[in-house]
Amino acid sequence: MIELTSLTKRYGSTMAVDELSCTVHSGLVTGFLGPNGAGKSTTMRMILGLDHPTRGEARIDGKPYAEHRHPLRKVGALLDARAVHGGRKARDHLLCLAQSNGIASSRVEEVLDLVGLAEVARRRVGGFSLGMSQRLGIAAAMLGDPEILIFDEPVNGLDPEGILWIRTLMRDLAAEGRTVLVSSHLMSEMAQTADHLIVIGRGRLIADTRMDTFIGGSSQRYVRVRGPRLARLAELLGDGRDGARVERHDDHLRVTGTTAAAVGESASAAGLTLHELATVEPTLEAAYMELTQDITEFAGVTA
Ligand SMILES: Nc1ncnc2c1ncn2[C@@H]1O[C@H](COP(=O)(O)OP(=O)(O)OP(=O)(O)O)[C@@H](O)[C@H]1O
Repeated sequence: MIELTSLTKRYGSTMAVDELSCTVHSGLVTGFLGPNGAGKSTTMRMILGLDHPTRGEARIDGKPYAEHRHPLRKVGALLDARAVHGGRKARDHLLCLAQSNGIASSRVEEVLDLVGLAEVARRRVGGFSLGMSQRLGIAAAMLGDPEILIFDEPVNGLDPEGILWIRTLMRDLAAEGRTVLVSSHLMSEMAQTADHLIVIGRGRLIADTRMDTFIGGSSQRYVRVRGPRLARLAELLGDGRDGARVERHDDHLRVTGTTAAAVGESASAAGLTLHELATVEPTLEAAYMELTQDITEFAGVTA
Protein backbone atom coordinates (compact mmCIF):
# COMPACT_ATOMS: atom_id res chain seq x y z
CA MET A 1 0.00 0.00 0.00
CA ILE A 2 1.20 3.50 -0.85
CA GLU A 3 -0.13 6.40 1.21
CA LEU A 4 0.32 10.02 0.22
CA THR A 5 -0.48 12.65 2.84
CA SER A 6 -0.60 16.31 1.81
CA LEU A 7 2.29 15.53 -0.52
CA THR A 8 3.60 18.80 -1.95
CA LYS A 9 6.52 19.73 -4.20
CA ARG A 10 7.35 23.24 -5.26
CA TYR A 11 10.06 24.07 -7.84
CA GLY A 12 10.57 27.83 -7.58
CA SER A 13 7.23 29.33 -8.55
CA THR A 14 5.91 26.01 -9.97
CA MET A 15 3.66 23.93 -7.73
CA ALA A 16 4.44 20.53 -9.26
CA VAL A 17 2.46 18.60 -6.63
CA ASP A 18 -0.04 20.35 -4.40
CA GLU A 19 -1.38 18.83 -1.16
CA LEU A 20 -1.92 15.41 -2.73
CA SER A 21 -3.54 12.88 -0.37
CA CYS A 22 -4.60 9.42 -1.54
CA THR A 23 -3.98 5.71 -1.04
CA VAL A 24 -2.90 3.19 -3.65
CA HIS A 25 -4.28 -0.20 -2.60
CA SER A 26 -2.91 -3.69 -3.00
CA GLY A 27 -4.53 -6.23 -5.31
CA LEU A 28 -5.43 -3.60 -7.91
CA VAL A 29 -3.88 -1.93 -10.91
CA THR A 30 -4.21 1.80 -10.22
CA GLY A 31 -3.93 4.08 -13.23
CA PHE A 32 -2.29 7.44 -12.59
CA LEU A 33 -3.56 10.01 -15.09
CA GLY A 34 -3.18 13.70 -15.70
CA PRO A 35 -2.31 16.12 -18.50
CA ASN A 36 1.34 16.82 -19.36
CA GLY A 37 3.03 18.56 -16.47
CA ALA A 38 0.30 17.54 -13.98
CA GLY A 39 2.90 16.20 -11.54
CA LYS A 40 2.72 12.42 -12.07
CA SER A 41 6.45 11.80 -12.46
CA THR A 42 7.27 14.14 -9.58
CA THR A 43 4.84 12.22 -7.36
CA MET A 44 6.39 8.90 -8.37
CA ARG A 45 9.87 10.27 -7.72
CA MET A 46 8.84 11.38 -4.22
CA ILE A 47 7.32 7.96 -3.46
CA LEU A 48 10.71 6.45 -4.40
CA GLY A 49 12.72 8.93 -2.34
CA LEU A 50 14.33 10.46 -5.45
CA ASP A 51 12.85 13.89 -4.71
CA HIS A 52 12.18 15.40 -1.30
CA PRO A 53 8.70 16.74 -0.65
CA THR A 54 8.41 20.42 0.16
CA ARG A 55 5.66 19.35 2.55
CA GLY A 56 3.74 16.19 3.41
CA GLU A 57 4.91 12.63 2.94
CA ALA A 58 4.74 9.42 0.94
CA ARG A 59 4.70 6.12 2.84
CA ILE A 60 5.13 2.61 1.52
CA ASP A 61 3.59 0.02 3.83
CA GLY A 62 3.79 2.55 6.64
CA LYS A 63 7.36 3.80 6.10
CA PRO A 64 9.12 6.22 3.75
CA TYR A 65 11.01 4.44 0.94
CA ALA A 66 14.45 5.17 2.43
CA GLU A 67 13.56 3.52 5.74
CA HIS A 68 13.00 0.12 4.13
CA ARG A 69 15.97 -2.16 4.72
CA HIS A 70 15.91 -3.65 1.21
CA PRO A 71 13.92 -1.13 -0.83
CA LEU A 72 14.19 -3.11 -4.11
CA ARG A 73 12.51 -6.06 -2.43
CA LYS A 74 9.65 -3.83 -1.32
CA VAL A 75 9.19 -1.59 -4.37
CA GLY A 76 10.18 -2.04 -8.00
CA ALA A 77 9.98 0.92 -10.36
CA LEU A 78 10.36 1.77 -14.01
CA LEU A 79 10.74 5.52 -14.38
CA ASP A 80 13.06 6.31 -17.25
CA ALA A 81 13.97 3.27 -19.35
CA ARG A 82 16.80 5.14 -21.06
CA ALA A 83 18.55 5.98 -17.76
CA VAL A 84 20.81 2.87 -17.91
CA HIS A 85 24.47 3.40 -18.92
CA GLY A 86 24.66 2.45 -22.62
CA GLY A 87 28.07 0.75 -22.36
CA ARG A 88 26.75 -1.85 -19.92
CA LYS A 89 25.51 -5.27 -20.92
CA ALA A 90 21.93 -6.06 -19.88
CA ARG A 91 22.85 -8.98 -17.61
CA ASP A 92 25.70 -7.01 -15.95
CA HIS A 93 23.35 -4.12 -15.25
CA LEU A 94 20.90 -6.48 -13.49
CA LEU A 95 23.69 -8.38 -11.68
CA CYS A 96 25.03 -5.13 -10.30
CA LEU A 97 21.58 -4.12 -9.05
CA ALA A 98 21.04 -7.59 -7.54
CA GLN A 99 24.37 -7.56 -5.70
CA SER A 100 23.89 -4.12 -4.20
CA ASN A 101 20.45 -5.13 -2.92
CA GLY A 102 21.25 -8.55 -1.46
CA ILE A 103 19.37 -10.40 -4.21
CA ALA A 104 20.60 -13.82 -5.45
CA SER A 105 22.20 -13.65 -8.91
CA SER A 106 19.99 -16.59 -10.04
CA ARG A 107 17.09 -14.13 -9.95
CA VAL A 108 18.75 -12.20 -12.80
CA GLU A 109 18.23 -15.15 -15.16
CA GLU A 110 14.62 -15.46 -14.01
CA VAL A 111 13.75 -11.83 -14.74
CA LEU A 112 15.60 -11.90 -18.09
CA ASP A 113 13.39 -14.86 -19.06
CA LEU A 114 10.29 -13.16 -17.70
CA VAL A 115 10.74 -10.08 -19.91
CA GLY A 116 11.98 -12.01 -22.96
CA LEU A 117 15.53 -10.60 -23.00
CA ALA A 118 17.49 -13.81 -22.22
CA GLU A 119 18.83 -14.01 -25.80
CA VAL A 120 20.22 -10.49 -25.79
CA ALA A 121 21.46 -10.44 -22.19
CA ARG A 122 25.11 -10.14 -23.32
CA ARG A 123 24.44 -7.20 -25.62
CA ARG A 124 25.24 -3.63 -24.68
CA VAL A 125 22.24 -1.62 -23.58
CA GLY A 126 23.27 1.29 -25.81
CA GLY A 127 22.18 -0.73 -28.87
CA PHE A 128 18.74 -1.57 -27.45
CA SER A 129 15.53 -0.28 -29.03
CA LEU A 130 13.19 1.72 -26.82
CA GLY A 131 10.99 -1.37 -26.46
CA MET A 132 13.96 -3.50 -25.33
CA SER A 133 15.00 -0.78 -22.87
CA GLN A 134 11.46 -0.78 -21.47
CA ARG A 135 11.68 -4.55 -20.99
CA LEU A 136 15.05 -4.19 -19.26
CA GLY A 137 13.57 -1.52 -16.98
CA ILE A 138 10.73 -3.89 -16.12
CA ALA A 139 13.26 -6.68 -15.43
CA ALA A 140 15.05 -4.35 -12.99
CA ALA A 141 11.74 -3.47 -11.33
CA MET A 142 10.90 -7.18 -10.89
CA LEU A 143 14.35 -8.14 -9.59
CA GLY A 144 13.48 -8.01 -5.89
CA ASP A 145 10.11 -9.77 -6.46
CA PRO A 146 8.53 -6.67 -4.85
CA GLU A 147 5.02 -6.31 -3.46
CA ILE A 148 4.71 -2.84 -4.93
CA LEU A 149 5.36 -1.84 -8.54
CA ILE A 150 5.48 1.63 -10.00
CA PHE A 151 5.57 2.08 -13.78
CA ASP A 152 5.84 5.48 -15.47
CA GLU A 153 4.64 5.15 -19.10
CA PRO A 154 5.65 1.46 -19.35
CA VAL A 155 4.14 0.85 -22.80
CA ASN A 156 6.08 3.70 -24.36
CA GLY A 157 7.93 2.28 -27.39
CA LEU A 158 6.41 -1.19 -27.16
CA ASP A 159 4.82 -2.87 -30.19
CA PRO A 160 1.27 -4.33 -29.94
CA GLU A 161 2.61 -7.67 -28.72
CA GLY A 162 4.72 -5.90 -26.08
CA ILE A 163 1.73 -3.80 -25.00
CA LEU A 164 -0.39 -6.93 -24.56
CA TRP A 165 2.44 -8.58 -22.65
CA ILE A 166 2.79 -5.73 -20.16
CA ARG A 167 -0.97 -5.44 -19.73
CA THR A 168 -1.12 -9.14 -18.84
CA LEU A 169 1.90 -8.80 -16.55
CA MET A 170 0.33 -5.91 -14.62
CA ARG A 171 -3.01 -7.69 -14.29
CA ASP A 172 -1.25 -10.87 -13.08
CA LEU A 173 0.83 -8.92 -10.54
CA ALA A 174 -2.31 -7.29 -9.12
CA ALA A 175 -4.11 -10.68 -9.08
CA GLU A 176 -1.25 -11.97 -6.91
CA GLY A 177 -2.17 -9.27 -4.40
CA ARG A 178 0.54 -6.76 -5.30
CA THR A 179 0.13 -3.01 -5.52
CA VAL A 180 0.55 -1.70 -9.08
CA LEU A 181 0.66 2.04 -9.87
CA VAL A 182 0.98 2.89 -13.55
CA SER A 183 0.89 6.10 -15.56
CA SER A 184 0.09 6.21 -19.26
CA HIS A 185 -1.23 8.62 -21.84
CA LEU A 186 -2.82 5.78 -23.80
CA MET A 187 -6.42 5.88 -22.60
CA SER A 188 -7.69 2.81 -24.46
CA GLU A 189 -4.81 0.83 -22.98
CA MET A 190 -5.43 2.18 -19.49
CA ALA A 191 -9.13 1.33 -19.78
CA GLN A 192 -8.19 -2.32 -20.34
CA THR A 193 -5.56 -2.47 -17.62
CA ALA A 194 -6.54 -0.44 -14.56
CA ASP A 195 -9.19 -1.23 -11.93
CA HIS A 196 -8.89 2.10 -10.17
CA LEU A 197 -7.90 5.61 -11.23
CA ILE A 198 -6.16 8.51 -9.58
CA VAL A 199 -6.35 11.64 -11.73
CA ILE A 200 -4.40 14.79 -10.99
CA GLY A 201 -4.36 18.20 -12.63
CA ARG A 202 -1.93 20.98 -11.84
CA GLY A 203 -0.57 18.85 -8.98
CA ARG A 204 -3.96 18.47 -7.31
CA LEU A 205 -6.15 15.42 -6.86
CA ILE A 206 -9.18 15.63 -9.15
CA ALA A 207 -10.46 12.05 -9.06
CA ASP A 208 -9.78 8.93 -6.99
CA THR A 209 -12.30 6.32 -8.03
CA ARG A 210 -13.00 2.93 -9.55
CA MET A 211 -12.58 2.77 -13.32
CA ASP A 212 -16.23 1.84 -13.98
CA THR A 213 -17.51 4.64 -11.71
CA PHE A 214 -15.24 7.13 -13.45
CA ILE A 215 -16.39 6.16 -16.94
CA GLY A 216 -20.04 5.75 -15.88
CA GLY A 217 -20.07 9.25 -14.38
CA SER A 218 -19.33 10.74 -17.76
CA SER A 219 -22.18 12.43 -19.59
CA GLN A 220 -20.92 11.10 -22.90
CA ARG A 221 -23.35 8.17 -23.27
CA TYR A 222 -25.62 8.84 -26.26
CA VAL A 223 -27.89 7.22 -28.78
CA ARG A 224 -26.65 7.27 -32.34
CA VAL A 225 -29.41 7.45 -34.92
CA ARG A 226 -29.24 7.30 -38.71
CA GLY A 227 -32.03 7.30 -41.23
CA PRO A 228 -33.05 8.76 -44.60
CA ARG A 229 -35.06 11.63 -43.08
CA LEU A 230 -32.62 13.00 -40.50
CA ALA A 231 -34.08 16.51 -40.36
CA ARG A 232 -37.58 15.17 -39.61
CA LEU A 233 -36.12 12.78 -37.01
CA ALA A 234 -34.22 15.62 -35.34
CA GLU A 235 -37.41 17.65 -35.18
CA LEU A 236 -39.37 14.74 -33.75
CA LEU A 237 -36.81 13.74 -31.13
CA GLY A 238 -35.78 17.23 -30.19
CA ASP A 239 -39.10 18.68 -29.22
CA GLY A 240 -38.11 18.39 -25.57
CA ARG A 241 -40.96 16.06 -24.59
CA ASP A 242 -38.76 13.55 -22.74
CA GLY A 243 -35.85 15.83 -21.88
CA ALA A 244 -33.90 14.50 -24.88
CA ARG A 245 -31.28 16.70 -26.53
CA VAL A 246 -30.40 16.23 -30.16
CA GLU A 247 -27.11 17.11 -31.83
CA ARG A 248 -27.00 16.99 -35.61
CA HIS A 249 -23.86 15.49 -37.20
CA ASP A 250 -23.12 14.98 -40.92
CA ASP A 251 -24.88 11.66 -41.38
CA HIS A 252 -26.32 10.91 -37.94
CA LEU A 253 -27.92 12.35 -34.82
CA ARG A 254 -26.55 12.10 -31.30
CA VAL A 255 -29.35 12.01 -28.80
CA THR A 256 -28.71 12.32 -25.06
CA GLY A 257 -31.09 12.16 -22.13
CA THR A 258 -33.12 9.26 -23.53
CA THR A 259 -32.79 5.59 -24.46
CA ALA A 260 -32.43 3.79 -27.76
CA ALA A 261 -35.80 2.09 -27.09
CA ALA A 262 -37.58 5.44 -26.66
CA VAL A 263 -35.98 6.80 -29.85
CA GLY A 264 -37.00 3.68 -31.79
CA GLU A 265 -40.58 3.88 -30.56
CA SER A 266 -40.93 7.57 -31.40
CA ALA A 267 -39.55 6.95 -34.90
CA SER A 268 -41.86 3.98 -35.41
CA ALA A 269 -44.95 5.91 -34.22
CA ALA A 270 -44.13 8.66 -36.73
CA GLY A 271 -43.58 6.11 -39.53
CA LEU A 272 -39.90 7.03 -39.91
CA THR A 273 -37.41 4.46 -41.15
CA LEU A 274 -34.14 4.02 -39.18
CA HIS A 275 -30.91 2.67 -40.67
CA GLU A 276 -29.03 2.69 -37.39
CA LEU A 277 -30.01 2.87 -33.73
CA ALA A 278 -27.26 2.25 -31.16
CA THR A 279 -26.34 3.21 -27.63
CA VAL A 280 -22.75 4.50 -27.63
CA GLU A 281 -21.17 3.87 -24.23
CA PRO A 282 -18.82 6.48 -22.75
CA THR A 283 -15.11 5.76 -23.02
CA LEU A 284 -12.34 6.48 -20.56
CA GLU A 285 -10.94 8.96 -23.06
CA ALA A 286 -14.24 10.88 -23.24
CA ALA A 287 -14.67 10.87 -19.44
CA TYR A 288 -11.06 11.97 -18.95
CA MET A 289 -11.30 14.77 -21.53
CA GLU A 290 -14.50 16.01 -19.98
CA LEU A 291 -12.96 16.10 -16.50
CA THR A 292 -9.61 17.64 -17.40
CA GLN A 293 -11.21 20.19 -19.74
CA ASP A 294 -13.33 21.41 -16.83
CA ILE A 295 -10.24 21.69 -14.66
CA THR A 296 -8.37 23.68 -17.29
CA GLU A 297 -11.33 25.99 -17.81
CA PHE A 298 -11.82 26.40 -14.07
CA ALA A 299 -8.11 27.12 -13.59
CA GLY A 300 -8.27 29.61 -16.45
CA VAL A 301 -11.14 31.50 -14.85
CA THR A 302 -9.59 31.70 -11.43
CA ALA A 303 -5.99 32.36 -12.50
N1 LIG B 1 13.50 19.27 -11.65
C1 LIG B 1 12.54 20.17 -11.94
N2 LIG B 1 12.80 21.51 -11.88
C2 LIG B 1 11.84 22.41 -12.14
N3 LIG B 1 10.57 22.11 -12.49
C3 LIG B 1 10.25 20.80 -12.58
C4 LIG B 1 11.21 19.77 -12.32
N4 LIG B 1 10.61 18.57 -12.48
C5 LIG B 1 9.32 18.84 -12.84
N5 LIG B 1 9.12 20.17 -12.90
C6 LIG B 1 7.84 20.85 -13.23
O1 LIG B 1 6.85 20.31 -12.39
C7 LIG B 1 5.62 20.13 -13.10
C8 LIG B 1 5.20 18.66 -13.01
O2 LIG B 1 6.08 17.90 -13.84
P1 LIG B 1 6.00 16.31 -13.96
O3 LIG B 1 7.10 15.87 -14.86
O4 LIG B 1 5.92 15.70 -12.61
O5 LIG B 1 4.58 16.12 -14.70
P2 LIG B 1 3.99 14.83 -15.42
O6 LIG B 1 2.55 14.77 -15.00
O7 LIG B 1 4.83 13.64 -15.14
O8 LIG B 1 4.08 15.25 -16.94
P3 LIG B 1 4.22 14.32 -18.27
O9 LIG B 1 2.89 13.69 -18.46
O10 LIG B 1 4.50 15.36 -19.32
O11 LIG B 1 5.33 13.38 -18.04
C9 LIG B 1 5.86 20.65 -14.51
O12 LIG B 1 5.43 21.99 -14.56
C10 LIG B 1 7.36 20.55 -14.66
O13 LIG B 1 7.84 21.52 -15.56
